[in-house]
Amino acid sequence: MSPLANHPFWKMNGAGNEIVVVDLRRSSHVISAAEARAIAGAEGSHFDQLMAMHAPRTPGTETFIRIYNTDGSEAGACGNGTRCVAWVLTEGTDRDRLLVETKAGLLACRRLGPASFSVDMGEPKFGWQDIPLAEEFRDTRAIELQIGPIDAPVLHSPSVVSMGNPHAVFWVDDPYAHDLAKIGPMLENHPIFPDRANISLAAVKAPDHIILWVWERGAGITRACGSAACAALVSAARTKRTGRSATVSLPGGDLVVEWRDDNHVIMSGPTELEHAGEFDPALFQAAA
Ligand SMILES: N[C@H](CCC[C@H](N)C(=O)O)C(=O)O
Repeated sequence: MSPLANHPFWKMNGAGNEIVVVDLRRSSHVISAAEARAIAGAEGSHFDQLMAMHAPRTPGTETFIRIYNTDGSEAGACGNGTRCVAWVLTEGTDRDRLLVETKAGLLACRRLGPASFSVDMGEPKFGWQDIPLAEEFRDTRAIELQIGPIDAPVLHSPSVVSMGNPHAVFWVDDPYAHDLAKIGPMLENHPIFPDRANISLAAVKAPDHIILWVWERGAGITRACGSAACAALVSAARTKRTGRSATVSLPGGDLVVEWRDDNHVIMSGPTELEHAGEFDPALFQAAA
């Protein structure tokens, strides 16, 4: 019988980003891609990201988190999911600070209110090998998505950055004027991104306000993506489109992102517990 059979989970969301949190700190089980897909496919435990809390690897941290996308692939970062983990670990306690670890590094979390948290998402990386890109952009139009006339690509010249995971941010007048369900997978799998990428459409409305719509690597369109919000703010500030802090409005809600002078990116936003449940053992019969 799978150790996940009847295992409790929390179904949450962070600004609408669908998150399932599982506590495996007392277990040696590592969720497989097939198990993650089975959980994502089940009613009541659908997620954009599954956050599996494992025993800590680094002194001073609370947990090592494995992050799974809907397709079973693993991600280095998930801002909205990290806030949900912080809720699980601090709810009912008087603690308001904690340190967690993901494949991309250590993340300091702070409780700002009953269901509001900030996460220090660390430092952005801009080097092409760090994102990674297949090769350095030789000209700024290295990525063009050609759907319309040959001399008028619908999207081109994204900002690219790693927030612990790869992001490309395309600047547009109105994100919702584009067919993201069609162009998202084409760009996610563009050969310039050897590890694929999270694809954002961003509109700068004011020096402190960005509208963002995200096609997530391995998960598709989501109602919010915290690391993409960080990627958008950092890219906007770097190209003088905004200042160093902004509200990022996504379909599921607002996140506030600040790129501090010490180069760390702080993302703040809500968490919501939808329900607690237990995994149906039948889910794992084929997926073991
Ligand atoms: N929703 C997450 C990001 C998931 C990124 C994932 N799709 C990847 O493969 O990098 C967030 O709030 O940051």
